[in-house]
Amino acid sequence: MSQTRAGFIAVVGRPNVGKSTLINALVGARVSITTPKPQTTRHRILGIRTEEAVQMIFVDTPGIHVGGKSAMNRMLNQTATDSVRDADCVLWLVQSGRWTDEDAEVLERLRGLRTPVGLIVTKVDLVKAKTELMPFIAELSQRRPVEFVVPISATRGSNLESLLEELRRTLPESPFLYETDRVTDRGEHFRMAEIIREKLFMSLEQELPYAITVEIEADEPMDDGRRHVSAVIWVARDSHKGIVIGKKGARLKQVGSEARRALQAELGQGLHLQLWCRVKRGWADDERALASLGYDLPDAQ
Ligand SMILES: Nc1nc2c(ncn2[C@@H]2O[C@H](COP(=O)(O)OP(=O)(O)OP(=O)(O)O)[C@@H](O)[C@H]2O)c(=O)[nH]1
Repeated sequence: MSQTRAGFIAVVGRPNVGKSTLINALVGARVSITTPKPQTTRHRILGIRTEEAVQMIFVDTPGIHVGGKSAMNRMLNQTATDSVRDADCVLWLVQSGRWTDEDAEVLERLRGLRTPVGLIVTKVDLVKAKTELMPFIAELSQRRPVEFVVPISATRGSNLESLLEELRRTLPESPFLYETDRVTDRGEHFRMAEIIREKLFMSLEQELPYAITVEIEADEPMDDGRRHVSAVIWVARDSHKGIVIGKKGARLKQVGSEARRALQAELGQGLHLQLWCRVKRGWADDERALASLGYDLPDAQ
């Protein structure tokens, strides 16, 4: 019998570099929300891709945030560091032609790591002169030795097969670690809450995005075959509540109808969605409040 391979692949990179988009493209399902705003990924999410002989388990890490002092930022950084340490392979994402202080901070976290690291140069579709890519890649490879380099565009699907080929070679021989039909380890309510959060983030302009979280409070079958879902949007301040609700409730209404459509498409079922906005004061600074909302907390403080 031929041997199977399986393992954990940590996807690291600064906020907005394209981690969630890449995982969703490789897994072929929306396991992680993507928005143009940084810091949308808060949880350690597994996206699972099972092929005939290889199971790839992607760990979508929160972007590593420089200089963050709140409990929220410490938690995000610790989660990212743990994911890297426990992985069989690390994908280090850097956006084409763009090296920032945050990328330097991510690189710092990879220093001394024995796990094989592959450099993934993202968003190559944004680079007009492709000749500029080679010197950029050469410069990055000098900053850290890597096992392989793959330039990709996750939105266009370019070069993803080359990346998969590298992963098939890199992962260790192992039995599969999850059932073959699983695409994520997260439950349905988590994914539903993420879709609502995504619609809300898209609707808010520059305002407050990351002091918000969404919790599914009720989910019941209705007589007409639809599902009744009630979700709470938690904010940290009274003033934030006004922003989320909008003038005469306009924003909440718009977010509600967009989220309902997206959820119906995802679940393949009719839905009656009710959204509430409530205040939990200072929750981004309060570790107990974070834990009560289901966030992973660092092992040691
Ligand atoms: N043009 C282009 N845009 C991309 C590509 N990949 C991702 N993006 C866009 O970049 C933005 C950020 O992508 P995400 O996948 O959410 O980034 P992330 O690294 O997971 O971000 P955090 O959750 O903040 O850590 C989104 O608007 C994506 O559509 C790509 O290959 N090409």
